[in-house]
Amino acid sequence: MYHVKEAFYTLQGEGAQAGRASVFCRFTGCNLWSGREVDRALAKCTFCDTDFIGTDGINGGRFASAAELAAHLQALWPTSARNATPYVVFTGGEPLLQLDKALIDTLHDAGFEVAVETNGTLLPPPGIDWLCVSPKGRNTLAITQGDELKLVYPQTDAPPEQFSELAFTHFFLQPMDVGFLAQQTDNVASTTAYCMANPQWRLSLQTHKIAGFD
Ligand SMILES: C[S@@+](CC[C@H](N)C(=O)[O-])C[C@H]1O[C@@H](n2cnc3c(N)ncnc32)[C@H](O)[C@@H]1O
Ligand SMILES: Nc1nc2[nH]cc(C(=O)O)c2c(=O)[nH]1
Ligand code: SF4
Ligand SMILES: [Mg+2]
Repeated sequence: MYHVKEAFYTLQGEGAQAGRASVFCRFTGCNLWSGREVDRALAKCTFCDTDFIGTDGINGGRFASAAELAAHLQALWPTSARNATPYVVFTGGEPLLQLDKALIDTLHDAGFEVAVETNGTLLPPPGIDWLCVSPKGRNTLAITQGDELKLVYPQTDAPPEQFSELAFTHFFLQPMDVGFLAQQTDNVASTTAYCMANPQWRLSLQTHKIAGFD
């Protein structure tokens, strides 16, 4: 059984694929936080910007098989976009708690490319076309290679220098969103300064929040 918080058609807002039309599938649950505000301060990941509890979001639900969930996601790719390669982004919560080879294979059979946004603490199933790893504090990485490493910045326990030798194609720093403007301005400024001093790293802004498309 797959548990999905929400699923929707949008543009990828972040990283090297920013601007690309995508079906987002947000799985329920995470291994680094319960998702409850009362648990946030003591969680293994404390700055999450996402509600991933339950299956009550738009197009959310429980899906008994890979075929059922794949058909649900396929229906969100518009027929008007049939000349482009359909693209699905699995996120969460932590998608590697639920994403499996059967679901990836079924989506490939339907013509999709499959992308994943993960905290990197769990091993991925085979067949992922675009793997984005976003390390969290002291939590040990199980994945040390992939397409992009997208680090939320700044994190006291996870400085960029700790990841710069890993085998990723792209390295991004994404300013931490803490929900109030003055701090956001500071985080964007410090991230910009780090990228200018260390050009291996590029700035990733959360463009969906700026443009308001989800
Ligand atoms: C909500 S997470 C879900 C996927 C996975 N659990 C992970 O952490 O990568 C999706 C993306 O949002 C980023 N993110 C989460 N909270 C953020 C925040 N407060 N500011 C900026 N990016 C954030 C994560 O680092 C990750 O790249
Ligand atoms: N548009 C949009 N792009 C995103 N890229 C990563 C996201 C995520 O929450 O995983 C996200 C998201 O929530 N919305
Ligand atoms: S690991 Fe990802 S989903 Fe889990 S709490 Fe952190 S940012 Fe949120
Ligand atoms: Mg998000």
